[in-house]
Amino acid sequence: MAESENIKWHHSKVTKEQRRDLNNHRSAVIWFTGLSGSGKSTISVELEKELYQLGIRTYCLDGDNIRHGLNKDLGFGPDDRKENIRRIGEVSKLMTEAGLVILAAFISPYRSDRDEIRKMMESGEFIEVFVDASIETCKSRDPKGLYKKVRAGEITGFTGIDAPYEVPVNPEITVNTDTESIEESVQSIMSYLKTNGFLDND
Ligand SMILES: Nc1ncnc2c1ncn2[C@@H]1O[C@H](COP(=O)(O)OS(=O)(=O)O)[C@@H](OP(=O)(O)O)[C@H]1O
Ligand SMILES: Nc1ncnc2c1ncn2[C@@H]1O[C@H](COP(=O)(O)OP(=O)(O)O)[C@@H](O)[C@H]1O
Repeated sequence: MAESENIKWHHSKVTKEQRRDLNNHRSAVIWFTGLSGSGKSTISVELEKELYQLGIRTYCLDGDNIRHGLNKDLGFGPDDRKENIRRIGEVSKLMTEAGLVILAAFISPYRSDRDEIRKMMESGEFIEVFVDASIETCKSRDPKGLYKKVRAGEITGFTGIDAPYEVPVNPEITVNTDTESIEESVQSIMSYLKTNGFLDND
């Protein structure tokens, strides 16, 4: 018997649309993907500050934070990374139903895992942001000293070194942090959000 056979969906009397109306803005997940050190966390934190100042209700989900709690049972093998992203996708969907703009910053190295989340969401609700930076740039930034540990042989299976990263094929937005400043990347995402009616709460 399928596990879900004895489980019934309960419908709320308040809809996603009503929650959005109350907030006065659309909800969605802005999904940052890229190598470790590419700038996902830095850009998402700056973007959230800017959105907050415009009265947009937001929440940041970040790899390191989620792996301290919800996903602390998961490691970095392919299956665990897949499960990590699946759970975050479900959480992002719930929070989008709640009417929020989610900023999710995860390496999310597998294209199929990211595409699964896109499929779960309604059209326009999944905004994939490819945070593009060369592995050389990421190594030289090394904000957490992890690339140094990889060189010392203390970490294996590290994304971009001896574990894969699959570049997005058709992301809504690409920011190149080799060449752009943090502010330029934030403004390019803001510009997408403005053009697509996410900031229409005035
Ligand atoms: N082996 C290996 N490969 C990649 N990253 C590693 C690894 N081990 C630890 N870390 C640290 O974990 C952070 C990535 O977690 P994520 O949940 O975003 O990873 S994933 O999406 O499941 O691939 C990542 O954070 P960011 O640097 O912010 O990307 C690293 O700090
Ligand atoms: N143009 C840029 N965009 C984003 N981060 C930058 C940029 N230039 C330098 N950095 C620095 O690179 C590091 C990126 O680290 P982080 O945001 O933690 O990356 P990730 O979350 O992708 O692992 C930070 O120390 C940040 O200050």
